[in-house]
Amino acid sequence: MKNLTIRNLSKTYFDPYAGTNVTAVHDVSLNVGQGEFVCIVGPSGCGKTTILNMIAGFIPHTGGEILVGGRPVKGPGPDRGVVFQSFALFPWRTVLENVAFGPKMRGVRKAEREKIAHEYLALAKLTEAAGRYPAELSGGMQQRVGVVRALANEPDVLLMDEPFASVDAQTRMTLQEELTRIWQEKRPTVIFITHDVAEAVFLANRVIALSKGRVLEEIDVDLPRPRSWDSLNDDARFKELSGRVRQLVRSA
Ligand SMILES: Nc1ncnc2c1ncn2[C@@H]1O[C@H](COP(=O)(O)OP(=O)(O)OP(=O)(O)O)[C@@H](O)[C@H]1O
Repeated sequence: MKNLTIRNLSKTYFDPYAGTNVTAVHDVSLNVGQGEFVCIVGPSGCGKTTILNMIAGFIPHTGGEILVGGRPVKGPGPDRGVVFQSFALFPWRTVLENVAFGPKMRGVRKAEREKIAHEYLALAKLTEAAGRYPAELSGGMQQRVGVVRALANEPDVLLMDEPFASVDAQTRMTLQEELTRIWQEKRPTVIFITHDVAEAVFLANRVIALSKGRVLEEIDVDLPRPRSWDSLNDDARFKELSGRVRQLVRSA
């Protein structure tokens, strides 16, 4: 796992309908240390997905630089794993094969990659589902597979774009608790995008509040871990931090 450095990042799109340029990201700088969990939060259209897609190397940036472990990002690569809102699993592969896919692409031999996949599936309490196909799983389970599939590839940075947005509220809370537990165990470097303030504060070590493509403020989240909704729901510090972030986002 390596650190991520973003310096003066910007992105301008050409809007063919208006015939003008739209600056979606302005001069964003960010340092994410190895093993940190950073959430980027902000209202719809503030540039969250654009930032994530540039870090992933899916779209080029128009200004500034992105470095992973000191190396500039020039396109997608296995050093960055991505988890999307839509689960994007391979429907024709079993859960085990989905999770073993990354190691397979890295040339890891079958017995070894299946061992890795079983370890990650156990971490996400998915051992029983190893032989099933994605269509045979609930949405929450599919998203759990998506998360461990990305982790099994052991990326330097794990990029998550509203991964829990399409599951019901109860499942979402369970997934959030599980993600914090898995993160504590494996300590990947995570950039997690969301517009849900409580989710951001619950998960992160640091929350970046974004508005109109600019960083408004960075808020350190000093809540103890492990985190659970039962203990944080009525926690004064959780409420205080969420209130602060909510205020920033609303003023955005
Ligand atoms: N391919 C594109 N072409 C032109 N403009 C775009 C393109 N993609 C995004 N934009 C514009 O860039 C801005 C930021 O969009 P982006 O999707 O990054 O925001 P977001 O914060 O992720 O929003 P949401 O939470 O709704 O997904 C918006 O004004 C959007 O309309």
